Amino acid sequence: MTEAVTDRTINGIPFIDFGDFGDGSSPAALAIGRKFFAACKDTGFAYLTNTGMPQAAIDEMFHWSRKFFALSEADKMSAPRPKEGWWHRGYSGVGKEQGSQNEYDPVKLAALRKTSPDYKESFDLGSPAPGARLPNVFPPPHVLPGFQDACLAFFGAGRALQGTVLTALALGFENAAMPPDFFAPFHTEAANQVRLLHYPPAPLSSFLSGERGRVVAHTDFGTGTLLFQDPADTRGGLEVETRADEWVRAPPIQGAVLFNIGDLLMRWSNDVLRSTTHRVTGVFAPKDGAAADEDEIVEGRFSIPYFMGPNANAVIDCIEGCYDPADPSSKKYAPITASEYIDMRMTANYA
Ligand SMILES: O=C(O)CCC(=O)C(=O)O
Ligand SMILES: [Fe+2]
Repeated sequence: MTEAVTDRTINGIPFIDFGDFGDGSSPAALAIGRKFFAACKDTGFAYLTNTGMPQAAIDEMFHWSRKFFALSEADKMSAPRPKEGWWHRGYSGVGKEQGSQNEYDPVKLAALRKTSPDYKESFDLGSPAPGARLPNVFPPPHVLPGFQDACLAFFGAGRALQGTVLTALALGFENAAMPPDFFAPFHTEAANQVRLLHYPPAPLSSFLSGERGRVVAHTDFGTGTLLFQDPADTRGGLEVETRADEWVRAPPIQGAVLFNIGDLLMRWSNDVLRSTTHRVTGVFAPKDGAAADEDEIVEGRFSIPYFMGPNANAVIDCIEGCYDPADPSSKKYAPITASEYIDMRMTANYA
């Protein structure tokens, strides 16, 4: 590990090299934790390299994602997302708002443009443990043999990386009394969600006009997100809002996993850690500085966010060291269980 590698940034997003992290007990691991914590505090996003998660596992999941989304609509709908808004499992088709493409009333169009319907389809899965809060919804095995096993293997690989990331964060905390395994007991249920995302190709003009969008500006809800971007994707689409309210690109980087802090960890840390706003766009700067070609078809995009969440009944109360014990009013938030918080956010989202 050299300073040159760990000091690398792209558009202000730092790279954190986990190559020397090991089991987290060495001075090198402590240094990595401190750097990672600083990134999560300042930027809220970091590119993690040499994480120990095999690139082959990531490539394999993108391979299966491509296969799944290439299925017929009927086959994909053999694993339909349940109607309950909070049951994030199975397949969700390209936005229902598509019908409004044929809206010509200028007032309605203006309103629509503000909302930019998400032009994407997704497949969600979570813990396969018996009794998991949200049972998985997979297609029957004959529809895509091997898909379920591949998804669950990826779920497990991501969970291992989650362990490393949470240990690094605890090590880096400015509260020296925090044990390195502080977060572990809060995450025993693997209340995580893998989301295979596919943004289909579409004319650039439809993104420029606002008729189509990909993902509107948002923050993620949970502890944090590991975002796997497609190594074969040359254009990306993810943008991150800086402290100066500017949008910067967070392009796919071969061999790196993008991490970002979620709202629940921001609250848990009394706003010390930053849950940073981000979005996915289909509008790109023209290649080679050429004028925008509105007839151009923007290529499809695949990405895989891995949302990490605490156990449903975990009580999220301000982490020691993030407030002044002599001044109770310095604690900005009351204790809340993870499920109360997530349900509150979901309800707001669906209102
Ligand atoms: O597709 C991406 O790169 C990011 C998607 C995202 O931010 C999300 O699903 O929360
Ligand atoms: Fe997100």
